[in-house]
Amino acid sequence: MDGGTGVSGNPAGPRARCLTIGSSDSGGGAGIQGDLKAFARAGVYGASVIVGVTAQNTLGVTATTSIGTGMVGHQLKAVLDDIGTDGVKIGTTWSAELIWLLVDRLVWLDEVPVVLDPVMVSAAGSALGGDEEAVTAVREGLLPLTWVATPNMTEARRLTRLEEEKDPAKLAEAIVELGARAALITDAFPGGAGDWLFDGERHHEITGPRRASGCDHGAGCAHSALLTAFLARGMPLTRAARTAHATVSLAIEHGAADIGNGRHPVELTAGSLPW
Ligand SMILES: Nc1ncnc2c1ncn2[C@@H]1O[C@H](COP(=O)(O)OP(=O)(O)OP(=O)(O)O)[C@@H](O)[C@H]1O
Ligand SMILES: Cc1ncc(CO)c(N)n1
Repeated sequence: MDGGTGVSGNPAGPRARCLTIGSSDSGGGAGIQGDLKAFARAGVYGASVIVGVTAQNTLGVTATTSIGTGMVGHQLKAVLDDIGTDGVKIGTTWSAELIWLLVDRLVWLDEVPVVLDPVMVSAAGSALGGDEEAVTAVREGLLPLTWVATPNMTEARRLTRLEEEKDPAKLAEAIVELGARAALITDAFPGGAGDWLFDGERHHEITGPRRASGCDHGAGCAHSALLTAFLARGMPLTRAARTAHATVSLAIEHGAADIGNGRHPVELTAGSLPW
């Protein structure tokens, strides 16, 4: 019973656990740090596997390094052997070698939602991985394991190699054709705000007001982490996608305008979540 909320997780039962696989943002707004804040806000336990480190603030990224695949493998084993997970979010995927390691490990997860937010550039425009070999590995290895891919329009064009495509519906269908169960294209409406969801059968437009607070650093990370947490808690996909957008939209509107001198971070404290 979900008490009419559409959420089947038992509030008195064991807490849902989510794992984020991504990179550190020293500024605390995006990446692993943003994901863990979003997990906490959504009421799930958060674990993390760090695959890279960025020197970053609200103005941009000044240096990056990736973590060796051996250490990534140790982290995955440590989390999965003991804590386990009810949802996985994948963010920055630096190299083909790292991606194939993730495929090798995640293929054994049984019926656990996997959300892929294929980060290639930050909100401030800095490059965060994603060379051609890595894009091929995402297409051939990760997308077939993915429940929901959440690229923005630019990332969707790169993933599908439909560089001129402007229609989010076509891009979403192409991503599902590549193997993902569903595609949720973020910020899909020029001039408006909202996302385009193709659930594998039907298209859904998720729209809302466009916020102009200047606080959107970490919006994409918060969005995909919330989506992962909602799915881990048993929320149906369309409702999870709508709730994630609405929550992030408020987090932009009521963002951390006092933090940093560039694109300020989102602040996930506003609004109420459905539990
Ligand atoms: N100005 C805005 N007003 C309202 N909602 C927004 C705005 N910008 C983005 N969003 C919403 O925020 C969520 C994240 O989308 P976005 O496209 O910013 O992710 P992204 O490009 O992956 O971000 P990032 O660069 O942080 O990874 C989506 O639900 C999107 O609709
Ligand atoms: C580490 C990291 N991951 C993801 C993003 C996406 O915004 C970012 N800016 N930094």
